[in-house]
Amino acid sequence: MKANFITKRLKGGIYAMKGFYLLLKTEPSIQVQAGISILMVVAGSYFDISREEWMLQTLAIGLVMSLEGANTAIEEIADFIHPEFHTKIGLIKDFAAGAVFFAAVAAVIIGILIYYPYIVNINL
Ligand SMILES: Nc1ncnc2c1ncn2[C@@H]1O[C@H](COP(=O)(O)OP(=O)(O)OP(=O)(O)O)[C@@H](O)[C@H]1O
Repeated sequence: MKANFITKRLKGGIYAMKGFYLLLKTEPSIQVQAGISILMVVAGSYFDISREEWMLQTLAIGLVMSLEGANTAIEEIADFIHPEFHTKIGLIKDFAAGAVFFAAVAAVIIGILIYYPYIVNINL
């Protein structure tokens, strides 16, 4: 019983890793977000941002990437259950994309709050 529980959780982890790999390999929107995330990590190292700033930046990256992944999954479901044009499918996809946009706006604000003081200091 206990071994069965652990095996199931381990399998779940493997499927999640597979999804993570497939998203990065096949989805242009995820690849773009991953590229931006790498640039942010480079910027963080360059400006030597604080521990708290790393935490916020990591949280923002994780939030945007995970919502982008969920948005991709919703688009796939929508296309699978109704491949033809339908206003409801359009609305569902727009809602899912809107959810990513909320997180992206928050991430941009966090980015400005973190990097603005460093960039201003460079120019002084
Ligand atoms: N089946 C559909 N019916 C109605 N509107 C749709 C449909 N598919 C897409 N749309 C509209 O187009 C927008 C973009 O759709 P979607 O995110 O699926 O991108 P795409 O144009 O299919 O390209 P990609 O698959 O590369 O993301 C949606 O937010 C929605 O407004």
